[in-house]
Amino acid sequence: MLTSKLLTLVLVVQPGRVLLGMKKRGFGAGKWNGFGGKVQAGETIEQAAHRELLEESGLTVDKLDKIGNIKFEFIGETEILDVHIFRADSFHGEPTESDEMRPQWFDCDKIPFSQMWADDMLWFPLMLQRKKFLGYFKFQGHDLIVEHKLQEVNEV
Ligand SMILES: Nc1nc(NC2CC2)cc(N2CCN(C3COC3)CC2)n1
Repeated sequence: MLTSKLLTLVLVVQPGRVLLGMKKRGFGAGKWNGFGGKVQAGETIEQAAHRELLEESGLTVDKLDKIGNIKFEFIGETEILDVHIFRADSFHGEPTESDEMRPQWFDCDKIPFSQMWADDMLWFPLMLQRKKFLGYFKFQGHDLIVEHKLQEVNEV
C-alpha cells in the first residue's frame, strides 16, 4: 500500500530570471531547486508553501499561483511524494542564505538542469510559459526516470 507525503515547491520568477536555491542538507542536497518542504498538521498546503519560502529564502510573497502537482514514485519504496508547485512573480525582502538553502538568480536560458532533479527539465518549460500541469514520475533510484506522464491542465 502506497502512502503519500505532501510537499511544497515555490519558484520565484521575474522577467528573464528564476530564483533557485542550492540545497545544503537532507533530501536533494547538492541540487538546485525551488523552495519548499513538508506540510505540517494544521496548515494548508499554501500556508506551508509561504512558510517554507520564508524559512529557506527570507522572502515573503503577496500571492502564490498554484501551477502544478506532480506525484513521484520510487521503485521499491512505499511512499509517494505529492509535490504541490507554486509560482510567485513578485516578492518582498532580499534572498538570504539559510541553513537549508543558498539562493541564486539564474537566467531562464541558463538553468542548471544538470545539477537539478531529472524531472525539472521536463516541466520547467511549462512553468516558465505560465502553463499549468499535472505529472507523474516513476524513478529507479534518484537519477533514472523509468516512466512519466505530464499533461497541461486548465486547473491544478
Ligand atoms: N524539482 C523537484 N523534483 C523532484 N523530483 C523527485 C525527487 C525525484 C522533487 C522535488 N521536491 C521534493 C523534495 N522537496 C524537498 C524540500 O523538502 C523536501 C522539494 C521538492 N522537486
